[in-house]
Amino acid sequence: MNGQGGIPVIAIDGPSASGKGTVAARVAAALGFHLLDSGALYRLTAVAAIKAGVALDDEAALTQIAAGLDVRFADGATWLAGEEVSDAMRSEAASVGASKVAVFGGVRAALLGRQRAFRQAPGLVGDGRDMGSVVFPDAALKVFLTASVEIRAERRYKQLIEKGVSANLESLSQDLRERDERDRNRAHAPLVQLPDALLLDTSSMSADAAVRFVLDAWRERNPQ
Ligand SMILES: Nc1ncnc2c1ncn2[C@@H]1O[C@H](COP(=O)(O)OP(=O)(O)O)[C@@H](O)[C@H]1O
Ligand SMILES: Nc1ccn([C@H]2C[C@H](O)[C@@H](COP(=O)(O)OP(=O)(O)O)O2)c(=O)n1
Repeated sequence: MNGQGGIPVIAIDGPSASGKGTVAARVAAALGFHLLDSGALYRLTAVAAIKAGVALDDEAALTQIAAGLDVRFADGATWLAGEEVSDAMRSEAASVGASKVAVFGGVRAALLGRQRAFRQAPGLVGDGRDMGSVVFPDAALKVFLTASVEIRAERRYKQLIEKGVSANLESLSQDLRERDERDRNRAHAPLVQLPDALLLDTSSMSADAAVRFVLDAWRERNPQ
């Protein structure tokens, strides 16, 4: 039922700034599961391409970059070919770039094995756009996490300001809409609300309540 050696996966998919990363990290910590931030791999592909001067519409070159990513995640920091990119990969340029490189089937295929390798005992929580549809279609629990576009833009704005990064609500909101549009309408692994996913709209729900919702759904399916 849980596939691959019976190692369970909780798949959390949804649009940008809906709270996927926050909820996934807290659910993983509560259950002692591993965590896969799949968006990080698309962000790193974009950052590596920009550094190498590769155009973000050159599928063949981007696929090569994705296949050869030299990444190290350690102590909450991320290193790309020996250089720390923790801040660079969270920039607005990397967010938009990630969404652009993610449209290509070659790039997605190159990152597939790396994502599936995160599936290790006792379990995995993965967040992204295609966790439940493509990467872990046999996930034991699938959640579609969302919130209104206005609320999501405000959350991202607050998050950036708190980090000391200057931001403009109008342009953030515009970027977010364009990214959603691209992520939902691409040919390969678009963001969709799967029929077997639980809908979790956090527009007027705290992060604590969202975490409780996912943990309750998990425990209902896996009574100890
Ligand atoms: N339910 C919620 N209510 C209020 N703020 C939230 C909620 N979920 C997440 N946040 C905040 O919104 C911001 C974006 O969340 P994040 O987890 O980075 O989203 P995503 O991974 O979907 O882009 C963070 O600052 C986070 O603390
Ligand atoms: N599983 C995934 C994860 C991310 N992506 C792409 C599409 C997204 O716009 C970018 C960035 O994703 P990420 O989850 O890091 O972005 P947000 O935190 O939701 O703003 O990568 C994808 O295509 N498939």
